Amino acid sequence: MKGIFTALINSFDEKGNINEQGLREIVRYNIDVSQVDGLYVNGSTGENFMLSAEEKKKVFKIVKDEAGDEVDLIAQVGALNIFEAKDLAAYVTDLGYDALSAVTPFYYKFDFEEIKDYYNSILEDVDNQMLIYSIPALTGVNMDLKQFGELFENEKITGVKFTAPDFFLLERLRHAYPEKLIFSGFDEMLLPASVYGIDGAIGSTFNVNGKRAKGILKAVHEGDLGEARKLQKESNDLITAILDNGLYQTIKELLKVKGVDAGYCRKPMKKPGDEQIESAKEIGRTLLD
Ligand SMILES: CC(=O)N[C@H](C=O)[C@@H](O)[C@H](O)[C@H](O)CO
Ligand SMILES: CC(=O)C(=O)O
Repeated sequence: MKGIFTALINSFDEKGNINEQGLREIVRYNIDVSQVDGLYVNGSTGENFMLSAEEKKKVFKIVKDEAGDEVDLIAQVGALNIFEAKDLAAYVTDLGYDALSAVTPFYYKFDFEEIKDYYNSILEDVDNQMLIYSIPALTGVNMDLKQFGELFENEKITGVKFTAPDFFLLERLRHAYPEKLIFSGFDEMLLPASVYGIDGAIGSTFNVNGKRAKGILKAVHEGDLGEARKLQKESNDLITAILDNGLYQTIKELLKVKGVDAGYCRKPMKKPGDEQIESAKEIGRTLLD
């Protein structure tokens, strides 16, 4: 498993219900047009933490049904309800997902022993591999090199989705665990992460910018830093504009311009206003290829 994985956006109708046809179109766009290497399903970008367990299953099923075996599929199953996380892990494994991922448990200030027990419990009854989903900015959970090492002692934990602007730790992890998979998580820092020898990247903006992201990885592998910097600069012009205009709403509006029924976000996320939609269209005209 390697390369560019889209953190899949979800599609809801105006009432907030999952829009199955829209979700299928998002999957197709990523596979057919962006030609990404894989999809990361029900992550932050999929608005996972606002879904019921039944809705998460529905999303997992639709995406697998649409994508089949065309690309690698990673299922984010992390949940504070450990029974739910275990049930989802079993469910997606039966569906044929290539890997699990689980966000570090958040909200309560779990200590490291508790975090370790969470991962080992999710994995105890399931025959699948797991990528730890580390995103300290959203969870408040920071782990050091030694703690990652302790988690990696479980052989089913084959890697990490590393969403932190900490290149010191990234380099130490890469050096210490050459056999583990490291996926970087900040799209705007893909180039520097690539230089440290990541296996790939998982990100929200790849829903619309997958091709450039693939180009950055390729250029770095070929040692063409000039090309990599050009593509990262173009990507960051786009990412800056997306972040300024509202991350998920803008990605959805950009997909709509491409003919994909990406729908709306679920409350409490806002519906985009007219001005926001106009700016998204302008971003599409000027910063997307
Ligand atoms: C919090 C969040 O959504 N993180 C994503 C993945 O980890 C990234 O893809 C960012 O959305 C992206 O880099 C924009 O900052
Ligand atoms: C953004 C991201 O990586 C996620 O959807 O979890």
